[in-house]
Amino acid sequence: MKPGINNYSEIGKLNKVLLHRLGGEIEGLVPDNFERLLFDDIPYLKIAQQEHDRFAELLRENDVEVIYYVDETAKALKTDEIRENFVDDFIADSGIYSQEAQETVREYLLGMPSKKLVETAIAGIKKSEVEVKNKGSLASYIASGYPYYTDPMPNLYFTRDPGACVGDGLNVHHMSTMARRREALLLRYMYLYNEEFAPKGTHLWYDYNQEFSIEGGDVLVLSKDIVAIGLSQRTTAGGIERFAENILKESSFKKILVFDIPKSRAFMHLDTVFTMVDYDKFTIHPEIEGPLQIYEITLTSDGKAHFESIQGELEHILSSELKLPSVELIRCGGDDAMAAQREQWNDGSNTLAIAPAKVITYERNYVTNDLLEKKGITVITMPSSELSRGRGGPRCMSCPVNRDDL
Ligand SMILES: NC(=O)NCCC[C@H](N)C(=O)O
Repeated sequence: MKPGINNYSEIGKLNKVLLHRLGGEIEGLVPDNFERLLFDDIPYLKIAQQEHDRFAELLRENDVEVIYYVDETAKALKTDEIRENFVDDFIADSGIYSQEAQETVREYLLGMPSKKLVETAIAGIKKSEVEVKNKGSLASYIASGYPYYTDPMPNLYFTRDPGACVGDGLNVHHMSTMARRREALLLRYMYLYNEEFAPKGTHLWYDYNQEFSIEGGDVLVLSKDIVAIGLSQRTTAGGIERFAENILKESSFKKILVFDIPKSRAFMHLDTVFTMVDYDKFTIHPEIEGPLQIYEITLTSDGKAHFESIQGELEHILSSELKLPSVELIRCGGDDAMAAQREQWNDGSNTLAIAPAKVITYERNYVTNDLLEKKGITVITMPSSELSRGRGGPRCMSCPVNRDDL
């Protein structure tokens, strides 16, 4: 195993993965904030944690080192100065309504040991937890009915999205929605100050404060030469262009393939509708089969981005790009339209490959799982009654940090 971040494929043997075990942030979900916090339902935390623990256990049983957001961020907060900067950045991006409330939150967080500080920042800080003492402004004087000073981060268990390890570097994403913005702040501190996670010299291909949004569910490392990226509801052309310029200049990757997918919540990210399970096999949501608009980005000899439009069937484009005689697209739900819709809703095409032809999936998507097995894929299933309510599957719930090269 190579040290540090090493991620040159979607399917190489997984060695190390970053997860987040759901916590108190899930209890902050109520029907009133579903839309803003990007949920459709409330997972039952106790069972969701058990399911998540099983996910981690399956990974460990398969010789994968599991690391967690809370621990890795806490390790980064190793001096008073870093802790203070983190809390200031967190407050600045939390939209706290008054100066007095900001000071209260600052003092409250800085009074905690680092691990508790990170857990509290993720869970959200309720007004019932700590009172603003000095109510010197109208905003802090008027009691608003809103329960939080700082919102919870219930989507953090989808660790795929706030960042992406690509090659020997990392993206820290500018998230598309305020609801998820601060998740990437945790990763930024890990990158800056946790050398066990990101050893000195680790490239940064995209940073938190860059202007345009990118989310990790759209980033797929197709091969050691090609990164595929979804132009989606969450990932913008501007973000893709900056990422492409940085990575193509500073790494051994030669090409970025941009998949223009529908801009709707059902298609949220590229990995909601398309994942790689073997050298020549992919899962796919039937609705993106057929001709797809793809753009290719390469670098000219004078270091400028060059764009080209590629037309054609996805299968042909993939086989030609991967230099394979053919590739197979495995439909979520097979040919049964109702199974396809049901299993797509529960992230049936969102597989996490832990080695070539070996994937972790949700056990509830049995039609797609059977189909994958018939195609020669080893399918390891995990319980998913509660986790699936957040609208993401095993790929969304994992950020691979290190894989063996193919
Ligand atoms: N890569 C993914 O598709 N992640 C799933 C994210 C679900 C989350 N509720 C969201 O809307 O961002």
